[in-house]
Amino acid sequence: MSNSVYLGFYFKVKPLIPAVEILIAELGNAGFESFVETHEGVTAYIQKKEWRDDILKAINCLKSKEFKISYISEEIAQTNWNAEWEKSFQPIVVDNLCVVRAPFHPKQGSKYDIVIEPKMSFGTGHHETTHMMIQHILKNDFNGKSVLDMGCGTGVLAILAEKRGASKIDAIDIDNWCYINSLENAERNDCTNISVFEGNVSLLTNKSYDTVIANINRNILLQDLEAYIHCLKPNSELYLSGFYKDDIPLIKEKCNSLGFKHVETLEKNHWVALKFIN
Ligand SMILES: C[S@@+](CC[C@H](N)C(=O)[O-])C[C@H]1O[C@@H](n2cnc3c(N)ncnc32)[C@H](O)[C@@H]1O
Repeated sequence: MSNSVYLGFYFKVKPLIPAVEILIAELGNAGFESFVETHEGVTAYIQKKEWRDDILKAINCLKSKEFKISYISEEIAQTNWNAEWEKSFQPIVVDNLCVVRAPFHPKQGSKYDIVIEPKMSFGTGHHETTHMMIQHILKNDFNGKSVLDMGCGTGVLAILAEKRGASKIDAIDIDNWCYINSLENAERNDCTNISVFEGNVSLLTNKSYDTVIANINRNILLQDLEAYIHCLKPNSELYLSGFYKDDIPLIKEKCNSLGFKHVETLEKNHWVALKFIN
């Protein structure tokens, strides 16, 4: 397991809505990778090796007169993070069909039971975008499909895709922690159809899929959509999340220009998860 050291930033935010959501989006684009919303604001984590002194200067909402945002930061040892997570993590139930739980939670007898030890990876089902992507996977046909899970995080979506019948899944993440964590979680859930890779779109040459799922963020999606769509077959499906309702026109325009039509939107707390087909 990686020995990455993280920096934790404890933001106090007023008013919470909409400032927390804007702050999370901006921090996410700047390289922060995990967020825990608190009753005062949000705690955000970034790998120490990703930190630069000018990162917060680029976060516009910290300068906004509309919001009052203060913060303190500290270095987080990996072991502390795990202990924190164990204390606060509750099982997530999606549409009474799928439970995402930690190894130390008892089994609940749900149709799809997913055991995840996320450590520092995003994807416990607690975030709106993961929750909605799980909903898309639950209500669409994955049987016998070849699937790409881009930005796999903990691997939770790839694992559910296999449980829903996908025959071959490539799960890719740019982050080494996520790569290792997805490998561990795939094994923990007895998945045999998932291959995990560390990297980005450059891994997609000569690949071909029936379905692509990508929960990343607006900017990466806009940048990489062409490469995802390039490896989708005719009559395929594309599920995208990691962005806000306000970003729908941009994402739609890009997908339309690449021959994909928007057919469904799920929305939760201003976050959205869209379905496209060709
Ligand atoms: C919002 S998380 C989603 C995780 C998981 N799929 C879920 O739905 O909970 C986005 C993930 O994308 C990864 N990522 C960011 N940029 C990427 C890129 N260019 N290519 C592949 N993965 C990327 C991050 O490391 C992170 O694990």
